[in-house]
Amino acid sequence: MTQDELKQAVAQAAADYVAEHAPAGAIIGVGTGSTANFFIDALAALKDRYQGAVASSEATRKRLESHGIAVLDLNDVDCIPIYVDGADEVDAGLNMIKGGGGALTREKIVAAVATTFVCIADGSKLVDTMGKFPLPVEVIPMARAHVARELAKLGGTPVLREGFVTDNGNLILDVRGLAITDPKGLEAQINQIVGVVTNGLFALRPANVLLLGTETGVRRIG
Ligand SMILES: O=C[C@H](O)[C@H](O)[C@H](O)COP(=O)(O)O
Repeated sequence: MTQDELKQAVAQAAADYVAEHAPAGAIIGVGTGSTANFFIDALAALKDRYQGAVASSEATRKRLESHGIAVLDLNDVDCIPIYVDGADEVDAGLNMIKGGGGALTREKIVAAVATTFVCIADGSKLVDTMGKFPLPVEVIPMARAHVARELAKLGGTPVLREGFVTDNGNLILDVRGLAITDPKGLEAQINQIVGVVTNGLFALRPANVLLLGTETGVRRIG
């Protein structure tokens, strides 16, 4: 199977999960990226059953609207039973690195409101220890150099994502070389640096369910 076929399979499995677990009239949280895009396409078949969706990026909002799915402002929403999103890396504890597409902050906000986070990923994303994928850190522009120096003190090598501005008008530093032995501790530590909006570690709020696309079918963990 191609990687896209694996992504499509987990996206459909996530739509089936939503159909089974989210009550009619609910609002569904929707992530960002190529795997989430396949989920949006699968969710379109269920759109009459739900009130609408909350989007974790402008790209996702546009794709949802192109399918005629209503997109709500998170500030008008009390409860999101299920949030479905991809990941750049995920470990057996369902901790993740996210933000390869730069949407980490809005993703973290929607995930914070959601009751259940369903991570969808092809098998290549499951790792023993996270950190091969450079950790994205969203930074207020005027703090870029300060944050880069602080990240270097933690053992990382930050590189500015050239020509990229987040949906929030900020910059991304992609950080290689961090030892992620304590994902929760490192997530909190990086978020303490003045000028950091958030970082792409999702360990303080990990996924609840992982749907992993493999050659032998979709494997569910959690
Ligand atoms: O900012 C982007 C998101 O965190 C994505 O969920 C992540 O990068 C995975 O994307 P993809 O499904 O395209 O591999």
